[in-house]
Amino acid sequence: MSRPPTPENEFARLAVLHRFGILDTPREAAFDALTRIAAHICEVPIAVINFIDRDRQWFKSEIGLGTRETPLDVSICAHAILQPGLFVVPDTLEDPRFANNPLVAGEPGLRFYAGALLETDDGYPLGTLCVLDHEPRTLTPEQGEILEALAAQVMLLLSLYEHNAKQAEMLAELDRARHEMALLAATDSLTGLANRRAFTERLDQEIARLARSGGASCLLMADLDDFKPINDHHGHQAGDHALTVFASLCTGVFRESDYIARWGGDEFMVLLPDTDKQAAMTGAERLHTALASTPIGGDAQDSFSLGASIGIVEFDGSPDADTVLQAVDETLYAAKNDGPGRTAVG
Ligand SMILES: Nc1nc2c(ncn2[C@@H]2O[C@H](COP(=O)(O)OP(=O)(O)OP(=O)(O)O)[C@@H](O)[C@H]2O)c(=O)[nH]1
Repeated sequence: MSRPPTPENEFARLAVLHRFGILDTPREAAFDALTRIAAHICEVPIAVINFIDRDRQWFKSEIGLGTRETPLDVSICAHAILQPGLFVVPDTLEDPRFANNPLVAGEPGLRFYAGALLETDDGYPLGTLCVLDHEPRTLTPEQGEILEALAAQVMLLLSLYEHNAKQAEMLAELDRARHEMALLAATDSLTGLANRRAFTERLDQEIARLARSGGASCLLMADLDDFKPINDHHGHQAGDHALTVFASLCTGVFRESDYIARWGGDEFMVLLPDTDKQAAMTGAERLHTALASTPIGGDAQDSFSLGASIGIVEFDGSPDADTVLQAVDETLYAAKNDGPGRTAVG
């Protein structure tokens, strides 16, 4: 017994087979129904939907064999896919290609074989729908025709399978794109922080949460001091860089549970859930310290540091978001009036 001859265009054939994504998938009732019908119509104990892979034959469905794959060198189907039409071996022991096959000579003693091609529309034979018996025999012409018709049904199922897989892939892609778009719509493109729209939504949610659960949270608004001269003296790019550094300092200074956003220009907001004024002031102090110890820019000559004025207000679940925002804006204004680097609490 030797390895079956390799089909023409084997490389392309295998590529087509693998593209269907059918190999190593679980058993499915729709395929099992077709093997059952094939066995019943052909009056045999064994029926298999078989795909010829590189080094093995793999069974999507089988009745009467009790295995899902065998090596290629014992495959009768590997011979069946080398020729067009129905491949019938009335007595395998009489055929020199199969007489020494261990599945013929030994268990399970396969003596009869008939296989209908599973062929793609563009002519690639992927495997067979085959029926087998432990006794030598043959098929009636009608049984042969029905076996081939059932093989065509397997191919239809396979196309449907491929179509569904493609559709699922497209839906997943759409979902990813939708997710990305939602993220983009809520993100400030320069700093990667949440933007004004997303922050306002989050603030609304926080007020609603406090109205339900009670307690208080803080809103902190920071405005960079003398930012315009940075743009004027070091250039707009250096200004952009400074805004990005400020954003990452905020991310480092505040808690994971705090929500940081770029409000616009050189203004930033931080929502500190379940936090009182005292704790919010500690956060503000940490930010002032981080700013003072972080030089921005390239070489020493061109280097500068950032400062910020900060306003803090505490709120519960009773006011609306506009009222809280107006209050923090007024508090920030008071801090600005006190001079740079100050924190005011409303
Ligand atoms: N590089 C850069 N600059 C920006 C951006 N958005 C706003 N700005 C600049 O930020 C500056 C804000 O100016 P002001 O509101 O006067 O703030 P300031 O100079 O910090 O003044 P004070 O707040 O009073 O200390 C303006 O020069 C804007 O052009 C941006 O995305 N990138």
